[in-house]
Amino acid sequence: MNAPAPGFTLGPNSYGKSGIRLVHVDRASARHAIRDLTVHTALAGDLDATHYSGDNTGVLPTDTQKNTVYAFARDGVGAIEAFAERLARHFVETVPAVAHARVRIEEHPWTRIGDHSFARGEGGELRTAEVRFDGAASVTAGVRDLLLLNTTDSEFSGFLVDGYTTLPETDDRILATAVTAAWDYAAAPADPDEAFRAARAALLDAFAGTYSLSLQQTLYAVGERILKTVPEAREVRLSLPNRHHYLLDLGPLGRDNPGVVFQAGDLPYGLIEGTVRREAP
Ligand SMILES: O=c1[nH]c(=O)c2[nH]c(=O)[nH]c2[nH]1
Repeated sequence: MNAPAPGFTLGPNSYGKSGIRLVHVDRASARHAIRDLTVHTALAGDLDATHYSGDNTGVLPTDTQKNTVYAFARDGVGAIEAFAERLARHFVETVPAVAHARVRIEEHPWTRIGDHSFARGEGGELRTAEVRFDGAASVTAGVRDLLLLNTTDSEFSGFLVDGYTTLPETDDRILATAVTAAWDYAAAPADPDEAFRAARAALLDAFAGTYSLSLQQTLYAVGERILKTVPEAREVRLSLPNRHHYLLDLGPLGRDNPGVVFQAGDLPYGLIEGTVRREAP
């Protein structure tokens, strides 16, 4: 292996296959089931040789990583958290140079419309999982782009006003967002599908049921509700874009507008992000 030139060294690195599209059909009965996943692998470890001198002895090709995903799927997928863990464990336990593997999966939902027919949901919501394995597994579950909207029970007032402030206070607005949430498990739940369902239901319930004085307050309420509902979850990270809806002045058109006609905004948008943690007892 070539040595790096004096004064330079390789920093953190990983390599893997991104965007592995996998569709699995369960034909165990005439009522087929479908799973539609995008899988991303990333391996790290003692990979100095390939970086310094192109010695690929220890490199498991990303093409092989992709093949491994498809081969493992032949035996069934199961909960995406468990599938990701099987893969991550396999790479660390069978590839000598690899000490750490990260496998991320996004699941694209299909709704059943017949025994072998499905319709893709519209909102673009994805279920997500990420497993990092280095001898022990850390498991994160979540959702991305879950579109939520409340038509009332949302205010925003009392904020800091300076010479640049033009935003009027409001005591009734639309609150809309596209939720990205990820929660880390301190201990793997016995049934990851059930834990996911419970967390998602808690998220929806907290969003719908919170009288919101700010999206920040809603963020905290959602995170806390997930932690209260799913005992194995220890930390929830939330990213909530504020999908502004502007109440239009219809006065020039000779009409009133008591919270009926809105313009859905695009860019720019507020981005409210935060973490809610369970405190050590
Ligand atoms: O819920 C909100 N939080 C903010 O910080 C903010 N800022 C803003 O312009 N509108 C809103 N709404």
